Amino acid sequence: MSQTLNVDLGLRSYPIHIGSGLLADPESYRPHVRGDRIMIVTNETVAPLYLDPLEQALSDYRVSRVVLPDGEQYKTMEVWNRIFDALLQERFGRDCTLVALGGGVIGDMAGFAAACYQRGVPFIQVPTTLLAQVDSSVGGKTGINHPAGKNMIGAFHQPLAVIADTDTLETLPQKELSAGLAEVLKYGFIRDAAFLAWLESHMAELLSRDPNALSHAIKRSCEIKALIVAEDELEAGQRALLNLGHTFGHAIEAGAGYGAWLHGEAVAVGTCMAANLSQRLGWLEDKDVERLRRLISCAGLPTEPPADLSPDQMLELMAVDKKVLDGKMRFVLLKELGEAIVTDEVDRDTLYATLADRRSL
Ligand SMILES: NC(=O)c1ccc[n+]([C@@H]2O[C@H](COP(=O)([O-])OP(=O)(O)OC[C@H]3O[C@@H](n4cnc5c(N)ncnc54)[C@H](O)[C@@H]3O)[C@@H](O)[C@H]2O)c1
Ligand SMILES: O=C(O)C(=O)C[C@@H](O)[C@H](O)[C@H](O)COP(=O)(O)O
Ligand SMILES: [Zn+2]
Repeated sequence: MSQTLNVDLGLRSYPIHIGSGLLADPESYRPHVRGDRIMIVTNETVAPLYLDPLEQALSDYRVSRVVLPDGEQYKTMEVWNRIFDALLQERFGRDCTLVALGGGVIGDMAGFAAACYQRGVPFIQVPTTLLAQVDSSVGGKTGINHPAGKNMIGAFHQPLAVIADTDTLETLPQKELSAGLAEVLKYGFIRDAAFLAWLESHMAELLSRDPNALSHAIKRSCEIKALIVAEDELEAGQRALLNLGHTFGHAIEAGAGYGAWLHGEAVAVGTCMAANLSQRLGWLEDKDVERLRRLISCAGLPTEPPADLSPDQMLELMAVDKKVLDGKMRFVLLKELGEAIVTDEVDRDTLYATLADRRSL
């Protein structure tokens, strides 16, 4: 059983196919592939698991592959450049399709390579982590990290299609499943109190990978993301809500050294910090913050920032956030659980108090 959603972006609209058995099915790709050459971009962990069935499914085309090292610490200009080395070495022209096979790191790097190669070629996302299936494969944000900040170099480049095979989640380490749940919870916190309540009552099923529970969580997450992206593709306004927890989270990832924290873990802590700040501003009640923290913790995620990152270090790292406008930081905060806003009205003392509060409560 599979289901299809649509990301409505006029001529650049595309489907998100979600279901079991999609990765190895040639019909998943046939309507979307452009040209007769395909470059699969994947990594050393995912390749032994899923490269063979994908290549089988694409056997009508001339398929090449580039296998990158695995980890956030490799989401760099140097490693990204290897995609171009492979494309050029094999004389790829513009009549080709890139296929990103893996989690968000591969999706972001392959998508950004597709945005740049010969000024832009098409690509397909085949996300294999929960996080990538609910978030990174949808919406066209692509890019790489810089030592000074996360995703600092990138482009908006929408895929031709997203093929999310839920069977791939069976091989995902438990920590990575939890990391994906951080972004799933995000959708509830920013837009959908009913979904949040559903997540609260189905957390055990999600953690034990019940296929029905996972399918529902992926579908609802993609529906919310697709709506927000269709409203504001280039993040001129409402799309920034998808950044809940990310101003703090990205600072943690960069400050601790890329790869030390999973993106989803850093976002989980960042979300607790955003809730802490929302409470200090008088928006969230204590019980809301406690509920948010309990949900994050029940998903197997951390709630406290690293002890060795001082408030001043965090502030410095947060100053390069992409939401900074006219030199002012902007935050995604919670008015209530299920409703987020973007604001620049946060005074330094209140922010500092949140950064200094190690419990994030
Ligand atoms: N573009 C966006 O909108 C967006 C949204 C959210 C996150 N991101 C980015 O995505 C990245 C995080 O993505 P992620 O959490 O998928 O991390 P990841 O890509 O590092 O994948 C997590 C780990 O799981 C492994 N893996 C992948 N699929 C597997 C499978 N089916 N079975 C076993 N192992 C598997 C990977 O090799 C890796 O070790 C970050 O760089 C983040 O900035 C981007
Ligand atoms: O799609 C978006 O928009 C998001 O913000 C989704 C985030 O989960 C994701 O981590 C994104 O890469 C962060 O974007 P950035 O612009 O802050 O780098
Ligand atoms: Zn994210």
